[in-house]
Amino acid sequence: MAGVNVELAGRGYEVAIGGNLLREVGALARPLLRKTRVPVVTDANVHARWGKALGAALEREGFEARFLIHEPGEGAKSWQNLARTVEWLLAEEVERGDHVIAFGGGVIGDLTGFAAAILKRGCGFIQLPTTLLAQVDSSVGGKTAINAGAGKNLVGAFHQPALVVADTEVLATLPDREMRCGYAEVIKYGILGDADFFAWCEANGDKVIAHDEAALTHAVTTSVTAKARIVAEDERETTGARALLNLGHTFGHALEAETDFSERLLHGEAVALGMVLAARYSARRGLIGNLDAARVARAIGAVGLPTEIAALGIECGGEALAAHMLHDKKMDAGTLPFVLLRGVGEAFLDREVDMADVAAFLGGQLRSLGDAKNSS
Ligand SMILES: NC(=O)c1ccc[n+]([C@@H]2O[C@H](COP(=O)([O-])OP(=O)(O)OC[C@H]3O[C@@H](n4cnc5c(N)ncnc54)[C@H](O)[C@@H]3O)[C@@H](O)[C@H]2O)c1
Ligand SMILES: O=C(O)C(=O)C[C@@H](O)[C@H](O)[C@H](O)COP(=O)(O)O
Ligand SMILES: [Zn+2]
Repeated sequence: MAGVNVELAGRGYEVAIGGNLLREVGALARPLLRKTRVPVVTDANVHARWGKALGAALEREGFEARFLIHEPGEGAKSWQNLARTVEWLLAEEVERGDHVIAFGGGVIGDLTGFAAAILKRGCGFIQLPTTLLAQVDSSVGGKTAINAGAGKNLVGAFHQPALVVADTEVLATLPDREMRCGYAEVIKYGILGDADFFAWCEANGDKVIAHDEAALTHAVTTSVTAKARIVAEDERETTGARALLNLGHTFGHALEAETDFSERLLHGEAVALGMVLAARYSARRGLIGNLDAARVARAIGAVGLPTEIAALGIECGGEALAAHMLHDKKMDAGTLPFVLLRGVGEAFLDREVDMADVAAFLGGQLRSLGDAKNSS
């Protein structure tokens, strides 16, 4: 088992990473669990595949799992499900000092974490991430949220988990499409701040998606280490350091909104497209060369992630996509900072981006199956 610590004064926690950790959850979580009954929020897919295993793991240590099961998918990050979760936690008589378990992907983690943040003004929670995306990104760092009519993650709170247990064996039942989505957030750490890790991803991306144990463990551990360092430096995204984790997300969230947060485009796919767009837009601005932008697109496309928004079949133009972005949480006094690249492995926050130029760029990308040539 590998362990990464998220260093936050008085609220630091461990991310345990390894195979077969699910069966040790009762023992790992024991110091946090004060009552026999343990509330577990999950979705129907995770419950069907791994619910019994978690129930048995808790039972072995004398605990009883109590499950709340949501419908799978992004639609679960809703006001309705937030209310359902909070009312259920109240009915379960959860107190501030108790810990709720979020057992699932990023959707369940974000929803449950937000419910825990507001229940009685805040109770504890534990993340048991079951997707690659959740293990490398969403379970760490304490961003919790639901979606609102105006867009993605617009209602939420920073609320750190007390423990994260990432069992890489649980990924065995994850569909390939979801493995690729998680890989988008893995390669993100390379593109934004670690050129060596990006090169490792270029050589090993297919192994990660094929569940090669060594490659998967390296990908998860490197990603969590990078995220833990950034979160410790800028927990609430105030200095600009954490904003770099948003690479590809301003474009990506707009694409998710335009496709109605549906199965047509999953979060990881939107982020993959968003990172290609961020690289091409950086090339258009002369910050990186076309060859670097093409290298980013090639590495993302090599594992079967999408790289061309023209292929999505969305009807809107560049202005409509740019309009979604005005809801971005990074908006500041009328300007929207963008995470752009000075090099592969060197992201920065550009506060001088002209939205009309972004809209024109997106219009071009929507019209043609692009390559680096379309960036200018
Ligand atoms: N809080 C953060 O820092 C952060 C970071 C990245 C993404 N996110 C959010 O995370 C969400 C995406 O998370 P996701 O990609 O994990 O999607 P998800 O939670 O929807 O899970 C993807 C699918 O896989 C299924 N599944 C989960 N684990 C499984 C398993 N082990 N075996 C078989 N099926 C399984 C789920 O039921 C679902 O159908 C988005 O809402 C995104 O905004 C949050
Ligand atoms: O942890 C962060 O910070 C991130 O930005 C991670 C992202 O991968 C994640 O999708 C996050 O939820 C996006 O944040 P938001 O603030 O743009 O909603
Ligand atoms: Zn993300």
